Amino acid sequence: MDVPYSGDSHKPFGGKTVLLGGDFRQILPVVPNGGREETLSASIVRSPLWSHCNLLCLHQNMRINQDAVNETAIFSEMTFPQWVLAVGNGVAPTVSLDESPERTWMKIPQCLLLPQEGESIEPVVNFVFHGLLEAYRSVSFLKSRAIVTPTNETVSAINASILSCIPEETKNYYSTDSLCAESTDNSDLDTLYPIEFLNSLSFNGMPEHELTLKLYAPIMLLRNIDPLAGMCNGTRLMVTHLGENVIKGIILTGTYEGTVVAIPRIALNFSDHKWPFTMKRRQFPVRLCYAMTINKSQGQTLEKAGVFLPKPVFSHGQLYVAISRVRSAAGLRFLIHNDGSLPHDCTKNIVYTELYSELSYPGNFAFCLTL
Ligand SMILES: Nc1ncnc2c1ncn2[C@@H]1O[C@H](COP(=O)(O)OP(=O)(O)OP(=O)(O)O)[C@@H](O)[C@H]1O
Repeated sequence: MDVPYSGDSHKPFGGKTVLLGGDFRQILPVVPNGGREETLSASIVRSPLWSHCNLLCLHQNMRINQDAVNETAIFSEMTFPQWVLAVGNGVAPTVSLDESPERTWMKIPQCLLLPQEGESIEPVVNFVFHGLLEAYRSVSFLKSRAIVTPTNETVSAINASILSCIPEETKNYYSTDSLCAESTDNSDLDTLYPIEFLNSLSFNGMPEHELTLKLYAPIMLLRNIDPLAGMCNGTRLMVTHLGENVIKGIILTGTYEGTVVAIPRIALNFSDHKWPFTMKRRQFPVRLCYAMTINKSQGQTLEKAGVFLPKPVFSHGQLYVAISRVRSAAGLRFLIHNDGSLPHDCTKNIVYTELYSELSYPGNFAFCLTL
């Protein structure tokens, strides 16, 4: 579009109309180590492009089962779809539980709660994966369910626990880790950070050093490997072959559902402000996904979702994303393990409502950049 004197070259996107889509109730762009202000500043609402946008509001929730719209109220006179929206808009009734002036705690409807059994994760595993031992090889069983939880640490523990119940042979894949040549001007780094130390590191979005898999386990891709073949970051597959140099899996959802694809080991670079180096890890870019983080569940549609909250959510939109993965209240249950004397039917809902005050409508949009 950069044609001199066309009159449009100075405009954003060269004057082309661009259609974008999003939902401000969901998780905002993740700013590493960023607080509320930094996260809000990274939103498109604060971009200079925003003043060029025309908003086209989307009003109908297509995921929700239309029967659920007419179901009886589950809580405070609200039906399930109304409650999901109230949580997303930050207007669901709150309760005061701690010293904080912000009223972020809310009660979860009784009918969505699983009974708490000490520190055990069994109630949520039994709800989501009921009948696992008979159905663990079934694509339709695996594609329609998952446990969602705020942190990667909890995800790993749940995945390891469920995998240990699967009656198939275990296969371990170990990554090859090294320091990137460009980041090792200082020759002491090799001595300071030996391979064993690199092996122990885990960064967001990085496959684990020790990847333990079994046949028929559900896995999620952590990188865009071949988007044209449906192999994108977040694609879920069921393992069908565990070779020495290649893993094969059948794609569980989307346009390429049912296609068998091969996943190679790839070298990925990682850096963090905590460490004075960039690290290279060669590993299969996958992780188990019986459980996934709430952030990773964004975009997934599930028939059954178990929301496990050993600690409350910590960022805008996480609770809304967790509860809006399902088609009806029957597919959603919570297991809450709060600290100390806090009740197990309450959790935090974090919504940066100031973002909504910059919009005329808080919900789903298509942003039409008309110039
Ligand atoms: N036009 C449609 N007709 C019928 N069902 C639809 C339609 N569009 C979407 N759906 C249903 O809604 C589900 C969610 O759709 P989709 O994943 O495209 O939404 P989304 O906006 O990306 O959701 P989210 O951002 O919450 O993940 C789909 O799995 C599908 O079942």
